[in-house]
This record gives sequence, structure tokens and C-alpha cells, in this order.
Amino acid sequence: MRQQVTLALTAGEPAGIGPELCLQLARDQRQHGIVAVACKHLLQARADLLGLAVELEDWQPGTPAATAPGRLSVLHVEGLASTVAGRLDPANSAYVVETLRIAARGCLNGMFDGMVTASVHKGVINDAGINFSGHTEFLQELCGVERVVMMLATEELRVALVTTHLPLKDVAAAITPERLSQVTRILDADMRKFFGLERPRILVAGLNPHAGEGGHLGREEIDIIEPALNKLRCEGIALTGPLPADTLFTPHWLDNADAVLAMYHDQGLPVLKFQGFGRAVNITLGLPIVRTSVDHGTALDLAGTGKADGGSLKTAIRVGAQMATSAKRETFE
Ligand SMILES: NC(=O)c1ccc[n+]([C@@H]2O[C@H](COP(=O)([O-])OP(=O)(O)OC[C@H]3O[C@@H](n4cnc5c(N)ncnc54)[C@H](O)[C@@H]3O)[C@@H](O)[C@H]2O)c1
Ligand SMILES: N[C@H](C(=O)O)[C@H](O)COP(=O)(O)O
Repeated sequence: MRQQVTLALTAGEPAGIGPELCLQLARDQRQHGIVAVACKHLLQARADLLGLAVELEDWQPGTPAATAPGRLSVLHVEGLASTVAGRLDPANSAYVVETLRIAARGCLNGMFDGMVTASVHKGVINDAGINFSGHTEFLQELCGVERVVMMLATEELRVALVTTHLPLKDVAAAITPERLSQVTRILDADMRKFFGLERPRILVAGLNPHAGEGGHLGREEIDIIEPALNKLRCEGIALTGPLPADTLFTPHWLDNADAVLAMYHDQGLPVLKFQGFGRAVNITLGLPIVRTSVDHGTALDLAGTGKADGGSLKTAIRVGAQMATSAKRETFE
């Protein structure tokens, strides 16, 4: 019998905290079917290291995933070279990327209702000669869509980004009318689709200090951002901005908004992580599949200690299941 929602959970970087967070999760009763897409020897080795009594069960597509405490369904992925907690090994990188590919393809072909990702280490994947800037960009390419949007969210704040994993020196050139329009439309549409907002109210940050100070501190607001926002307003999207980013994240603005659209990674994410690190979710909008993730990285310093906090993974699973349920409802309506 097929469960209501079955999520693929990729365990991420083998040397990081991902494998143990998957095991920690399996200690409790789960509401949704969760299938760890990972090497079962890695999970067993980490369970042994931490003394976690979790029974790993081979999962067969089309069957219910384990939800009982102490049991975890696993879709085994071959190719792991080493399993030492805290020590990166480029020889593991192809395996890591393969877990993502299997989970994403499983979502595209209906085997899974969505995927939740533990963190990967972008550096070691690139060290292995694989061009990889993040799950977000990888899934955009795998799913064959032109644009996706990274959004991190807590219960109180949602922050989406116009640009993602880009060197700061390249950000200004990437803020084009076309990108701004695509990102804003995706943000508006997916907040309606997945979060039930009838007309999401979006605050848009400027790029330059003080949103350009009338052109004296940069012209991107006047030449690119304002004209693009004006066109989008004519489509019915509720936009405020461009606002100075330093004062945008204050109750005056946030109390009457549903999301913030920041121009670049470290304009928006430090605020979100200061507000809710450890309980936030990273969501990829604009994909034909549901994908959520944790708000933290591989935390190599904690791997193998059992001290990593699983709060964000729980949020990622809860939000992923909620989005998958909304997507299914839309399909059947
Ligand atoms: N979703 C993802 O795949 C993802 C997200 C962010 C960063 N990363 C990657 O992770 C790697 C390391 O990044 P970083 O060092 O900037 O960030 P990090 O989140 O791994 O670590 C930052 C600090 O937070 C702590 N921390 C992180 N997760 C924690 C948890 N669950 N419980 C308790 N403490 C926790 C760490 O111990 C460290 O002190 C990089 O390669 C980065 O690209 C991946
Ligand atoms: N920007 C994300 C964060 O800071 O949490 C992180 O790098 C993960 O990105 P992907 O989901 O694209 O791997």
C-alpha cells in the first residue's frame, strides 16, 4: 500500500552530520514515509559509532516506508569509498551526487512525493572535478527548468534570493530585468501554490547601500530594479521596494509582508539564520518536484559526536510533506 506521502531523504556528505541526523530521526515515530537514499554501510557504521540502535531495512519502491521508532527504510546507493566522520574524501563525491540524482529522478517518475536533503560539501565535490555549486543549481539543471528560486523560511520569516551561489563580484551583473522577473513570478506563484497565500506581499531589497541613495550610491535600483518591479506590479504581484536592505528587516516592514526578496546570498541569509538558525528550512521553488533541505552545512566539527541538532531536518521534513500534500491535491483537483 502506498503511504500518503513518501519522501526521499538524501544523507549528504558522508563525513558530515547528515548520516547521523537521518539516524536520530529514525529513533522516533514518524508521521510520513521516509526513505534514506544513501549507502547502508555508511549509516550502519555511524549507528555503530554512536551506539544508536536503528534497524536499517532495504526499501522496495511502491511499498510503505518504515515509520516505527528504531527502524529506517534505506534505498542503498553504491560507490562510497570511505566512512570516516569529520574527514572529507573526494573519492566519495560521485556517490554523493548520485544520491541526489536518484532521489530527484525518483520524484520525477513518481516513486517519491518529494525529496529532503541533508547537507553536502560543495568544496569537496568540486575538488573531485565535479562542477557543483549547490543542490539548487544541480536540481534546476537535472529537472531542465530555466530558473529556480532559493527560499529559506522560519515560522516568522521567509527570505528568497535573486542570485544564489555566485562570487560577490559577479552579483551586480546578474541582476537583470529578466532574472528579476522570473524569480519574482516563481516566488509569487509558489507561495500561492504551496502556502495558500492568495496574494503574497513581497518586500524587495535594493542592491546598493540605501537602495542606491537616489542614484548617488549605484544606479541598479533606478535602471533595472524599479522598472522591472513596475512591470510585475502590472501583472498583479504585490511588491514593495526596492527598499534599503539595512532597514527592511525591521517590524515596520516585516509585520505587513509574507516574504522578502533579497538580491544576493549574504544580503538575506545572515538575517534569516540570525533569526532562526537550527529551525529553518531551505526550499527550492520553481521545480517540477518538491525539494526541501536543512538550514545548516556539513558541520564537520560535530560529525560523529552525536551532538548535532536535528531541528532543521525535522522542519525540512514537515514542510516537504506539507508541500508534497499541496502538490498532490493540486494534481487531483
Ligand atoms: N544544504 C546544504 O547542502 C548546505 C547548507 C549550508 C552549507 N553547506 C556546506 O557546508 C559546508 C560547511 O559550511 P559552514 O561551515 O559554513 O556551515 P555549517 O552550518 O556546516 O557550520 C557552521 C557552524 O554551525 C554549527 N552547526 C551546523 N549545523 C549544526 C547542527 N545541526 N547542530 C549544531 N550545530 C551546527 C557547526 O558546528 C559550525 O560551528 C560548506 O561546504 C557549505 O557549502 C551545505
Ligand atoms: N545557501 C544555502 C544555505 O546557506 O543554507 C546552502 O548553501 C545550500 O544551498 P543548496 O540547497 O543549493 O545546496
